[in-house]
This record gives sequence, structure tokens and C-alpha cells, in this order.
Amino acid sequence: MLEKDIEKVLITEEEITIRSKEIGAQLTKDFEGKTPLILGILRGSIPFLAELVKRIDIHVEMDFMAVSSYHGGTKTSGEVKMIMDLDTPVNGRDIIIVEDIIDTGLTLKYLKELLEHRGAKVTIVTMLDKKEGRKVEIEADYTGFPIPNEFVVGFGLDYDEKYRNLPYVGVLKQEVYMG
Ligand SMILES: O=P(O)(O)OC[C@H]1O[C@H](OP(=O)(O)OP(=O)(O)O)[C@H](O)[C@@H]1O
Ligand SMILES: Nc1nc2[nH]cnc2c(=O)[nH]1
Repeated sequence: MLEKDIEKVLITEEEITIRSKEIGAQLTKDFEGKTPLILGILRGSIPFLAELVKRIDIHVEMDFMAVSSYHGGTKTSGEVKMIMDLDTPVNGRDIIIVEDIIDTGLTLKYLKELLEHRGAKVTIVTMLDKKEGRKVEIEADYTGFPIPNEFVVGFGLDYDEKYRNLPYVGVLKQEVYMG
């Protein structure tokens, strides 16, 4: 049903599962002896975060923040707005931010600076990295897949709040934006 709106699949469910296992194994090694706080950025990160945490074989805690830089459609407003802050104290903690995508970098730069200012040690994991979209300098420590500069949906990523539930990452047909 939803598939009829998809022009092409960029990353399959199987590829995401395999890559999540690899990143989870790497995080297990790199954070051995620690209990990092896995920080999911709502809403887009949820499907990837759910996939990833199952592959991390050390104790972790989980919390969530909501920020927004995209206000509908495919365009960014350029500013980041705090929608829901953390209540866990973060001073001195290892925080692993989990994101669905880095594009301009504005969201993660804002979050990283905010959490570091509060005394946390921040590590960034992103499922997708659209390097050509960057407006500010920020890099992920662990990346699932680099992708070209195209607007993508699925596996958490939305177009007007829809398509987040697609089990893969894809590009919509042009007519979907016009209709
Ligand atoms: O690097 P940037 O250009 O800042 O873009 C990346 C951000 O944009 C999307 O979030 P959005 O604000 O659309 O919220 P959502 O997760 O609820 O869809 C995505 O989930 C990232 O958080
Ligand atoms: N859904 C979606 N959100 C984004 N936020 C930044 N880039 C993208 C993108 O390609 N798709």
C-alpha cells in the first residue's frame, strides 16, 4: 500500500539490521565497563534506536529528548527548537545520542553543545549521514550509511509526519509532493 508512493529504495531493512548489529558490537567494546545513557532524539530515531539497543551487550540507560528543525514538508527553518528536555542529570555522564539522520548538522550541533555545557561526554550515532547537506561543522562518531543529497523517508523519517513506519529508507515519487 505505502510502497506505491516509493520511487526507489535506498537502504533495505536487512541492510539496516546488519549495520545495527555491527555498530552495536562496536559500542559494546568501546563502552565496556561504563553505563552510557542512550539518548534518542524524537521522533525520527525510534525505529533505529530500537534496532540498535538490542545489539548493545552492556548495561545502558535510555532517555529521550525532542527537538525540531523541520516544520512540515521537506524544508528546514534553520532554527532548532527544544520541545522536550531531559530530566536525567547528565554532569559527568557518557551520553550516546542516537539520530536517524544528519543533514545540515544544526540539530546535532545544538544538542551536542547543550549537553557538553551541562558536563556530559557526548558520542553521536546516526543511521544516515547526508554529508553534502552540512551547513555547520559536526561529525558522527558512528554512521550507519552515508546517503546522497536527496530527501528520504522511512525507518523513522517522515514527510509531513507520514511514512515513518516504512521498514526501509526510500525516496518518494514526485507526485506525492504535488498531490
Ligand atoms: O541535520 P539537520 O538538518 O538538523 O536535520 C536532522 C534532523 O531533522 C530531523 O528531525 P525533525 O526536526 O524533522 O524531527 P523528527 O525527528 O520529529 O522528524 C531528523 O530527525 C534530525 O533530528
Ligand atoms: N524525512 C527527512 N527528514 C530530514 N531531515 C533532514 N534531512 C531529511 C531527509 O532527507 N528526510
